[in-house]
Amino acid sequence: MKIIEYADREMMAIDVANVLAGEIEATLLTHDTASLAVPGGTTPGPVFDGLCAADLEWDRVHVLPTDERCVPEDHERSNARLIKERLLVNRASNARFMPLYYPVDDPEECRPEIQTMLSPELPLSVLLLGMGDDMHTASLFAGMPGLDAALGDGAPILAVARPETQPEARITLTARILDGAMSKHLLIQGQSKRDALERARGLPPEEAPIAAVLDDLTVHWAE
Ligand SMILES: O=C(O)[C@H](O)[C@@H](O)[C@H](O)[C@H](O)COP(=O)(O)O
Repeated sequence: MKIIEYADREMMAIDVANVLAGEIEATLLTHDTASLAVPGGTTPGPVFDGLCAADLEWDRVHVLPTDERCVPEDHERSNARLIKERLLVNRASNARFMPLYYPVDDPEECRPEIQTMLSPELPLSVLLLGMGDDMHTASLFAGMPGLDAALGDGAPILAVARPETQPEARITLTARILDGAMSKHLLIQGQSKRDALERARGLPPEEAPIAAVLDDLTVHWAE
């Protein structure tokens, strides 16, 4: 794991957008398409604002969430909504979006179909993760039902998550998919998340899910 510290959050957003754009461009030199998985939440927006303007062959880029809240796409908590509003605009509007969730009663209903759609995108070309103060990443939360299966080497591509701390069910890429990405980045800001990351380095993934993806991870951090 490598940690890059930035003077401020604005500099971090600009630099991370450039790094991701460079890695996508490099992927497209040797592959027909590139897959980019990005988090939801409140941190990545400024990175999306920079990345969406990158001069790339976006029509060859497939963008997906690392996880999705099981809410309609027009809901304020939808990651698809965030990604479409902040990333898939400007030049990046030509990218293909790959949703993890369709509005069905039980997210398990759409999981097989979405896994089939995602399979050709693996391994992920470029992954950007977020992390909570509780050391969760994507929607892999310590203590959630089914976490062990979602952390396992034999895990499916997707898992339905029902974390007690969250207001809605989630669909998440599993640890093996996240960890298997060709390039892995974590975007965190604030001292509490920096402290949480240090704690996670000494804990098993069952207690700190971010620990499942620390190998070869580049951490981008600003106060
Ligand atoms: O759907 C989500 O919420 C994200 O994928 C999640 O894993 C997020 O990255 C962390 O919860 C950090 O969220 P903040 O950036 O809001 O702190």
